[in-house]
Amino acid sequence: MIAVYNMSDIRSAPKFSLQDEHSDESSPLEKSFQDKVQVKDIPKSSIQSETAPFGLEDVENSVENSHEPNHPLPRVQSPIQVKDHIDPKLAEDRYRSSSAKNFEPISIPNSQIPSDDEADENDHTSSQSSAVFRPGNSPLFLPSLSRSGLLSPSNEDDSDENHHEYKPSSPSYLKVAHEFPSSEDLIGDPNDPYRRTRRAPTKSDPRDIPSQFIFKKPDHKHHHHHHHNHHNNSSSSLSLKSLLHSHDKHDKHDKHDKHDKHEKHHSSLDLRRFFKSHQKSDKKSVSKSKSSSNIEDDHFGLFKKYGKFGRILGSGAGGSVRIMKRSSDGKIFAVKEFRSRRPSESEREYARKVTAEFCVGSALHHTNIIETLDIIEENKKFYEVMEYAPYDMFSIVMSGQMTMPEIFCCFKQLLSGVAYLHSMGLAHRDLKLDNLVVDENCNVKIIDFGSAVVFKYPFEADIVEATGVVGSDPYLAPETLTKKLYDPRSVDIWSCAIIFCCMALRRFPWKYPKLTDNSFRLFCMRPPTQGNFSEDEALKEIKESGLVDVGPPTYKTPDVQQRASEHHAVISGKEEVYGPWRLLRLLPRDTRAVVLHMLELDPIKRYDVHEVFADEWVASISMCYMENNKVIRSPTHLHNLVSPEGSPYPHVKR
Ligand SMILES: Nc1ncnc2c1ncn2[C@@H]1O[C@H](COP(=O)(O)OP(=O)(O)OP(=O)(O)O)[C@@H](O)[C@H]1O
Repeated sequence: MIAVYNMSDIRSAPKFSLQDEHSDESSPLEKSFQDKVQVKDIPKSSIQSETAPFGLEDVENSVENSHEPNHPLPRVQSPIQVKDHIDPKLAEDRYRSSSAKNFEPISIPNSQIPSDDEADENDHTSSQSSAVFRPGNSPLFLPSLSRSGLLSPSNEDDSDENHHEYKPSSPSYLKVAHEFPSSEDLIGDPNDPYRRTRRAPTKSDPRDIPSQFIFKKPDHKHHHHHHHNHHNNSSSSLSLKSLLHSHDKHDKHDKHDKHDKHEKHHSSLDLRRFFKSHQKSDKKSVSKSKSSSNIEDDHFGLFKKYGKFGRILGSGAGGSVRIMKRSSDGKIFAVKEFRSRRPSESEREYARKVTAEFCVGSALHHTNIIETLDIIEENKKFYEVMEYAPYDMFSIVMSGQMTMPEIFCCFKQLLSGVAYLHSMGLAHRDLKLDNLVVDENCNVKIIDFGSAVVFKYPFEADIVEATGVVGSDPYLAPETLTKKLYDPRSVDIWSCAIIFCCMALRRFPWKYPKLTDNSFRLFCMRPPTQGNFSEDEALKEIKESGLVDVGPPTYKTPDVQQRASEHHAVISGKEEVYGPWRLLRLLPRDTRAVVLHMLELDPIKRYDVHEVFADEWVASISMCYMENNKVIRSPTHLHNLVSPEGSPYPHVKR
């Protein structure tokens, strides 16, 4: 049975137009903001990737900037040299010999892309839609969004009329493709006898280790002192490579962790389940007076350096994150206290896991990735000090105030972060709204590298596949459930598309990527074409493809009576939409091609990040970005910055 949700709240949403927002007369707030930041006036037709604010220059800038004495963020000694990973010169050379330059305009077969006629056929609401697509505004919409994974058959909010501003202009993806050295571009010599795959496996039995390599374990006192005073080197005893080489093992635990999390949350399947419970956290922080003074006694070094702990920002499987205000200059940081060691874990194993998360974080320097500043070990607990971003994507989306150009900007910023991450040989694997925070300059930042994996080591040609069901149900790519080993990059791309759908629709497309999930099953099935349609056959086909998890046989094939039109069939008297069009019809027309390719069931055929950037619509998105420590604001939109519940940061529009 398909649940039907009342969409009246979407349809009665107040109308906004681009003129309202971008009339010549700026609001006082807008004016004062424009005074502060430089707004580059880019002609709309040429909003292209010439201004694409990522790539090598940006990597260089961010690395360079972070060395500047006046850089707002103190520089940490990173255990990885960024340049080890991205040597611009090398990357450029690699690029020249890579396939990136051979990008051709991507043409989507007509059979896969809904025609305009089809869109119009479903565009019952166009007369009510406005220049800016606003998917629901009433707070009443909140619960229906929280009913995850269910698309209403009546949701025919086709927003074709809504974004004529963003008709893609001439393709300039070549430059985009050029700007990112693919991690595959950084290939080593295929005949290198020392390649990972050719090396003998490392001996794991301690008895096999030659005596000259056996060192005395430092006593705890010494160890503590070491971390206390030289925290920047605190992870030096565990080299990043050795830490990250352990990712297979780490994954298994991850899987375990995440399974725990799944179990824990199974009772409610709404969007909120992936949201950190701030209310609960606030209660904790109310009773902080005693506990926090104890903490202060215990964590003298941390406090001396960074000041006092404030309220809890959120907590999850990995630990809890608190605000910390530096007494010297009032600067605010976010400090993650890692979960305590499990009885089943050895101290070394625990240290390895937390330091791996820190190492990944501290190796990354990009506008769209949270800056990790420090790790401090005190009283056997680890604290990761990060830059603080006061707004969060979940609250922003839930506020219902996002305009389409704003959503597009956030999506492209997310993709820029992911492109950078992938260019560094890392994949996140837990991309979701809850893991995106936003700073005062409207920069979207990816957080939480607790599930990240290295898929490529510098100068190694091979891709290291990942394992384990890691991530959050609605954002999971189907192959994580069907394949033991999968390419973690494809998983990130899938999650980005789900995030985009969540932003645009304010609901999940489905709860879980399994055939037992009604919405997902209908999305997966080949749509009816000319001739008869049999749901049984369509189901059989998708089951045989092995691409999706079939789940227990709880599903009873409904009685399919007749084919109504393309993509539609009448099931038990009710007209139903089959195939990807089910989801795509709800999205703005220009966005459909890339979303379709990002939600390709077969990870081999799914777009990679370069192909995503090569999409005409993605290339045409006008995005806010940083250049030489200055915000370059897109002239096409403002950002509604909404801070999480309980935060003293007010809601602002910039
Ligand atoms: N740098 C930051 N700035 C602002 N808020 C942050 C920051 N880092 C984390 N948070 C908040 O704290 C929450 C928990 O952080 P994080 O996701 O890193 O923890 P976790 O325990 O690993 O969570 P998960 O269960 O998702 O793995 C986030 O959802 C976010 O709301």
